[in-house]
Amino acid sequence: MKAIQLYYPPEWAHCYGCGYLNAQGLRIETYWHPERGESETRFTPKPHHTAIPGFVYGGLLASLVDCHSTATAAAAKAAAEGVSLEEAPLRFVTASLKVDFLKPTPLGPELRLVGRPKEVKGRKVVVETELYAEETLTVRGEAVLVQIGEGFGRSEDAPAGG
Ligand SMILES: CCCCCCCCCCCCCCCC(=O)SCCNC(=O)CCNC(=O)[C@H](O)C(C)(C)COP(=O)(O)OP(=O)(O)OC[C@H]1O[C@@H](n2cnc3c(N)ncnc32)[C@H](O)[C@@H]1OP(=O)(O)O
Repeated sequence: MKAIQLYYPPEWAHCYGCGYLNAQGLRIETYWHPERGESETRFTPKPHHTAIPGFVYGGLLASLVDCHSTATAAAAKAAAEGVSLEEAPLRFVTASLKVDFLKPTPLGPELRLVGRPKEVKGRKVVVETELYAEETLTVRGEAVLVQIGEGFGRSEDAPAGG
């Protein structure tokens, strides 16, 4: 199975969290499971991702939820439209991101994020994400993602510095 991020065209593959062209980035890989209607990302934080010794920095967890959600949105939209990402590379940016830190997330174990599309409507997809450390649910997120088109970020659409 090919990761959703690997379908992104190169000009949209520089993101710190999920861009395969960002050597300093997290380069997460998300997989879509059509039979479950869910996505999954696995990531093992490094020691420098510490918040307090033994626990993962919340900003990193938010980044994982963020980029996992954009990939989930692309897969969910493709599924809803009955197209493959191969033929229709879809890219979403985050309009809104809510993250609840339910419990401290231990540093060490591989983390598993599970995403479920809650709404797919026009250019907008709402994704719910659960993040597990081993079997413990430690973070829950909800994101609103909006599909961008060719040329986004090359005009006045782009935020300053974006
Ligand atoms: C981005 C950098 C440029 C670089 C260019 C290269 C691109 C390479 C790809 C990079 C991918 C990175 C992926 C990683 C994740 C990020 O880190 S992305 C970076 C952080 N996000 C941003 O910078 C986005 C900044 N915001 C924007 O550009 C615009 O506000 C947006 C998000 C494109 C939306 O604007 P718009 O296209 O005018 O959309 P609009 O028609 O107003 O709304 C569409 C729908 O979304 C809803 N919506 C819009 N905003 C919100 C909101 N805040 N809350 C709730 N709902 C909302 C609307 O209500 C509407 O819903 P419906 O009425 O259809 O139900």
